[in-house]
Amino acid sequence: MKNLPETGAWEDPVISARGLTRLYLLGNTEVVGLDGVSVDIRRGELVVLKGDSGSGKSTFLSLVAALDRPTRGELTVAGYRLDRATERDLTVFRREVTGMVFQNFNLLPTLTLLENVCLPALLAGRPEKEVRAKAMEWIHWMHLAPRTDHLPSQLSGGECQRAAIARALINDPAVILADEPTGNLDSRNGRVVVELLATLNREFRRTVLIATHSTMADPYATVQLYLRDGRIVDRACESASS
Ligand SMILES: Nc1ncnc2c1ncn2[C@@H]1O[C@H](COP(=O)(O)OP(=O)(O)OP(=O)(O)O)[C@@H](O)[C@H]1O
Repeated sequence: MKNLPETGAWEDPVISARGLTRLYLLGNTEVVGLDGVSVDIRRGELVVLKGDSGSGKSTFLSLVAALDRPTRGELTVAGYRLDRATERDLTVFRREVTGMVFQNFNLLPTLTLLENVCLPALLAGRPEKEVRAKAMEWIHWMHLAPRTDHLPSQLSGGECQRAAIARALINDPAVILADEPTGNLDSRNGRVVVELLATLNREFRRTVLIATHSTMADPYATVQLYLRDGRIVDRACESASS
């Protein structure tokens, strides 16, 4: 397992947004997803995104993950200018820079836990032997070794989410994006998942962004961003992070 840092000072923003806007067209109606967000997020932060349903948390994560494109504004993540990037650059970016964790785990049902974890690295063309060895390291780290050959249907929700985090880590991303990662878990498993993300932040120096309605991640947050109607309306920082 690789301990970041990569290039760049820790003080540099790994995510920098200026006037970041995403509008959706529903028929003739324009729906505001994100409304001119400007924010800098430094390397090594654990950012908790808060806000009511529809406030723009998932929209922001999707833009940072390059799963979606902004309508206007600037967005730079780990040196990639995403609002201007070519599709080719975005493919590399998605593979190399971010790892995404979803509320519904998004594991492929016909693949085993190990195969699910390996998949993004195999799709990136990495050698199978090396990928399997790395996947097994993360699987051990997540205490999932006895479940390696199980299908997602044979795993508990907590095990599925830990497998999904291992999959998000397989390409060594600098930024981990988690969209309501505890939403389908009971409080005990939710806490385990949040503690894993916090450990990845602290010990492995990954920048972590968590969008959530839960307060479980609050004790680990170095920054809390509050969104309303597609805008950041408040920001709280832990002095311990600086
Ligand atoms: N594909 C889409 N088409 C149209 N409108 C969308 C689309 N995706 C999001 N929106 C709208 O953009 C706004 C922000 O949605 P977003 O999903 O980012 O909110 P959220 O804060 O993540 O909400 P939740 O907490 O419920 O997940 C909402 O008004 C939503 O209805």
